[in-house]
Amino acid sequence: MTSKSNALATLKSHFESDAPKDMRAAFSNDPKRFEKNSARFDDLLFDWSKCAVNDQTLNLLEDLALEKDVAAKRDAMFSGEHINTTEDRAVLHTALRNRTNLPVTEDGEDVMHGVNAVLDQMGSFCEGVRSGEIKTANGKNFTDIVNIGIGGSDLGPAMAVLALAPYHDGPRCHFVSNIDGAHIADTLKNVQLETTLFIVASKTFTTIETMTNAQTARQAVVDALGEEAVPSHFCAVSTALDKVAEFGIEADRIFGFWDWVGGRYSLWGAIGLPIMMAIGAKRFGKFLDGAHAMDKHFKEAPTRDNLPMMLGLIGYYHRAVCDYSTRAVIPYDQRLSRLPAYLQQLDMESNGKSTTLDSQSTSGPSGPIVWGEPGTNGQHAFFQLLHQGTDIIPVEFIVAATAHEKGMDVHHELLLANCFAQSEALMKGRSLEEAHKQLTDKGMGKAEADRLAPHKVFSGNRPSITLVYEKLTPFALGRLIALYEHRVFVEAQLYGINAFDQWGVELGKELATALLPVVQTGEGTGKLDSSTAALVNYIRSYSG
Ligand SMILES: O=P(O)(O)OC[C@H]1O[C@](O)(CO)[C@@H](O)[C@@H]1O
Repeated sequence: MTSKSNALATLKSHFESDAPKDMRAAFSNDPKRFEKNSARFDDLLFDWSKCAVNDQTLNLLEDLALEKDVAAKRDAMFSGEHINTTEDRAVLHTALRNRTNLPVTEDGEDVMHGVNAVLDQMGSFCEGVRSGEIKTANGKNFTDIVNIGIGGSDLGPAMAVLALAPYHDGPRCHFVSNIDGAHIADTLKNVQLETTLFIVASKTFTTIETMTNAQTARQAVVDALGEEAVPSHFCAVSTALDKVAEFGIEADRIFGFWDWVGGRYSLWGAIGLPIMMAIGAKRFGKFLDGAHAMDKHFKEAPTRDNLPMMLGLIGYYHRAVCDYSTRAVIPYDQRLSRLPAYLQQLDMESNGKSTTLDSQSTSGPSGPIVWGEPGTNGQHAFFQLLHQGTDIIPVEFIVAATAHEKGMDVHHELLLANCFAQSEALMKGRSLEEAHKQLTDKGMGKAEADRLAPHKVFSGNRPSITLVYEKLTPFALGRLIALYEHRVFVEAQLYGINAFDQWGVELGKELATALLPVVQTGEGTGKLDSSTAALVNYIRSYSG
């Protein structure tokens, strides 16, 4: 094993000298390259063979994982240790999907009693609403659900409800997050208040966006249906049960969770209420089963076969060793179109840090910028830069082997062909000679081919990984999200940071609170920097 201080340096010099430079050659020299550089967990295949790694790279990465004690830290997380050291909290979102029901203890107490009680409460409520047993204030069935939340109280459920559209047989679901009044106003225009249930989702129940939108929705209900309709049309999800009660929501309509569930890891419990409303309690159970299966795999599989470990190690390699500052996540699945936004919070709010666990500055980079859009749409937008731009951006392709749509095979065949072709093109590229020959073969004169060919060169050797699963079922989605959660965890251990706090969101919130009266009255601009003062004065010149 590499000595402690040298692991990263060794990896860096390996990257410079011994790692594959020519991926076409790497494939043609080793017929087993795919077998050696891929892993499967049931129907979920992870192919990293198009990344510039070889056996030695993987050995060094495995050494690094050992050196950083990733396995021990993983076990500490699952066993309820307070690994979120800056907030002195356990990190137990995995207990929300602990389908074995074996005890999970946090500070000596088995959390599974509470977890199961909330899950049962969610099940009864959702099935009541879905069946029509639970009625509106006027005795009608609910047709629409509006989830009011932001960040982790919005992105996960919104992403999952869209992803699982083929299983959606409950009320229509809408999501309001932005403080911009346009969001709630446009949503309220699209629903009948008389048959709409609002879910106010906020871990802290203090988030200004959510509280403001909730008050606006409440007022709309009061105006349309009367104060007495509020208890029938509102429910809440929070860890701050006292604050929810102050808002006027009935105790049996409050769904709790705990401070050991981070906001961006919370869709497995009460924050998942809209998902359960949409697809029902049974299928929500399958979603949890999928995540639980990934938890078990993460805990038990040896590193080389362990999908979260390998995804984390490859991700770290690209960021910290190769110095690629972003990664693109491209689901070839329209229903996963909110996955990149969801992963942005999961990954960047977790690993976008520059202070280590022992309160020192990180010595190198930490988490990358995560971005993406679904394929094939992205191909007609930013793929130009992925193929020929000056930055190398590792791409993560995500695709299902089979589609839900019947009688539309050609769509899925084209989707798959495009997905695989993109990773092939990124890896293979096209040399100057090949570009030149293509042009002259078409009858172009040499001088014109000399001029045009350089524009048609693709450097190739651009890394991508591909994740393929049979079909986007609730189980497969749960498993995929848990894979990404654990990948973020693995990378955090390699960077030596705490993935579970988010102090970086605080300063902007504090300054917004201080600026609100200045924006409202125009008084106090003298204490601001000249840019902020001028911006305030400018907008005030337009207000009545
Ligand atoms: O659920 P809450 O407490 O309203 O917080 C919403 C989001 O705000 C954040 O705290 C960031 O501002 C996220 O971590 C969280 O998911």
